[in-house]
Amino acid sequence: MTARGAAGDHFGDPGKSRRVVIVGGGTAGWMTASYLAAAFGDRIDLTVVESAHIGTVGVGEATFSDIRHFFEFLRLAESDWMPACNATYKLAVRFENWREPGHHFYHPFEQLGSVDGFPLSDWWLRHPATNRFDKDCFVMASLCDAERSPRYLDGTLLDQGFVEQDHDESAARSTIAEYQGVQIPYAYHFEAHLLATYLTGYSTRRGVRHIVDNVVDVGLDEDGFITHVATAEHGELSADLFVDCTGFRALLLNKALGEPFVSYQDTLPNDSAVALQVPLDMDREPLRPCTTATAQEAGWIWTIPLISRIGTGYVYAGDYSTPEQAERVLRDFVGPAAADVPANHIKMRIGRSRRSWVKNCVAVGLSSGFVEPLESTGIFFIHHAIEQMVKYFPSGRGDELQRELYNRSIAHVMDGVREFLCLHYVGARRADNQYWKDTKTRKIPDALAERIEIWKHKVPDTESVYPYYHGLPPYSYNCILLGAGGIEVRHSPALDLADERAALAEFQRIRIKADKLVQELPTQNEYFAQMRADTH
Ligand SMILES: Cc1cc2nc3c(=O)[nH]c(=O)nc-3n(C[C@H](O)[C@H](O)[C@H](O)COP(=O)(O)OP(=O)(O)OC[C@H]3O[C@@H](n4cnc5c(N)ncnc54)[C@H](O)[C@@H]3O)c2cc1C
Ligand SMILES: N[C@@H](Cc1c[nH]c2cc(Cl)ccc12)C(=O)O
Repeated sequence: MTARGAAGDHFGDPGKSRRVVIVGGGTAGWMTASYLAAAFGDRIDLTVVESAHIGTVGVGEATFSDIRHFFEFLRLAESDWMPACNATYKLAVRFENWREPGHHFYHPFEQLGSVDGFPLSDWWLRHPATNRFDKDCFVMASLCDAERSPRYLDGTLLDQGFVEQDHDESAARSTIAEYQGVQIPYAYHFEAHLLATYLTGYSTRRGVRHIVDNVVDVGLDEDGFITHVATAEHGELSADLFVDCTGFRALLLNKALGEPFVSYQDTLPNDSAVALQVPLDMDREPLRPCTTATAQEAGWIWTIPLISRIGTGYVYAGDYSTPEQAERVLRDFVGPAAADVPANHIKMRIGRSRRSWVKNCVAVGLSSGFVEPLESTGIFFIHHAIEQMVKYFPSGRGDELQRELYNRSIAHVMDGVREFLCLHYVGARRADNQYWKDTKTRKIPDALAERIEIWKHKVPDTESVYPYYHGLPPYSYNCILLGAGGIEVRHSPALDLADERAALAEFQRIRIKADKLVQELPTQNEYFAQMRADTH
């Protein structure tokens, strides 16, 4: 690291454009570049520098539904980017074997209804129609079981109350945290490296400079602001703002500026993964419209169906399994289809930087923080961070308050998601080996322990979940609590006295609607087979 005089400050100088250097060209780097280009156009001067030698993580293939706002912000339609990224639809996360072998339940993109002021989950505890909470309360669970597409063959979206807007270049754009609309009924699976390539094209066409080189040094001024990053072959790159997208290395924020990392490892012990890209014959194998998370002896395996391949990997705790054991478990799970495919072993840094924005450096992506990908939160964290970056984008150097507000919002999102993930483990009924037994006695955040005591008597609602915005609505907690089945939950006493007819009618309405949709909608295979036939 080198020290020298004051960092060049073009902020607040109307004659000069603001210079932003983004270090790192993974999903975080290119999502940031394209979003900032879409937000500020040529009012800022953007450079992305990425190493040819240091690879990207190369996984990260399932999203939240809110990523729709990201593409809309870039004014990209599904038809623009989905085929280029081998993308498919995701209606839910499917959890297999978390309760007991052979059991599955869904966390769908569908709001939980309520009747007479009580959530349907509460009514279901009082009057379970079947033993499947998810199928009784959400139509999406039936669509996932039947492997349906959310669109009809003519492209029309199923009716779940969400109305697609026509693609309009001048329409106002919304951000995730402020979006109060109807639940978007699906998210996506895609190949992360293809999205990064697609966004590279998007960004460079809009004037973003792309440098392929290694950053070898970081220059600081006497106040600790970054003056420049030094590259091996392209000299020094100076800027007003530096975005650290260097992945788990966190080269600028943690290494150069020394910002400490707050580990979540004590509550979330899964710190390793092994991944495989398995070829898939779409004409013969089902394209499930959901991400599957199958519980295993020391963690869980993700299965993500994409056009022409399946992304799969085992997330496990290094304290309970060696990498060799983990690879064997994964290969046994996948079977012969992966015989010739090399495995990618990844060590994960679980937790968050104490602050993600320090001086003139903001970390986005794995450098800012990460939790295991059980609920596909990685890209959501990036998207949320970029939106907040734009919201608090500096006009000068002394914006300490802006940085503080940004840091609070990032910390809340990550700490909230940490609670949500902990619930999956402490709430899973399975306790058949040491790994799963320990999930019941391991430390969890104090506030979550208190919430669980409440949820035993009153299902999660806005009053009792993590109180700051963190992307997950109360119904998501209901899905995990009632689906994973390890925590005994009671219905509200008032429901013993209430007239249940409207609730029973609502369960019946859901069943009828689900049956009708399963009849009408094509499978996801049929839908994408037709799409491909149309484009070839
Ligand atoms: C096992 C696993 C599964 C995941 N699954 C999901 C999922 O299903 N859904 C989801 O949303 N997210 C998921 N994620 C998270 C997701 O992969 C990441 O959030 C996303 O890829 C962002 O990574 P990144 O861009 O921050 O870092 P990386 O992909 O690591 O990119 C780092 C970049 O920095 C560059 N770099 C590093 N050092 C230097 C240097 N000295 N000079 C120049 N350049 C440098 C590298 O060249 C690279 O371009 C998963 C993550 C893991 C580990
Ligand atoms: N706002 C997020 C949160 C969310 C709501 N339902 C789900 C379901 C799953 Cl599987 C993940 C995330 C979510 C969103 O709508 O994407």
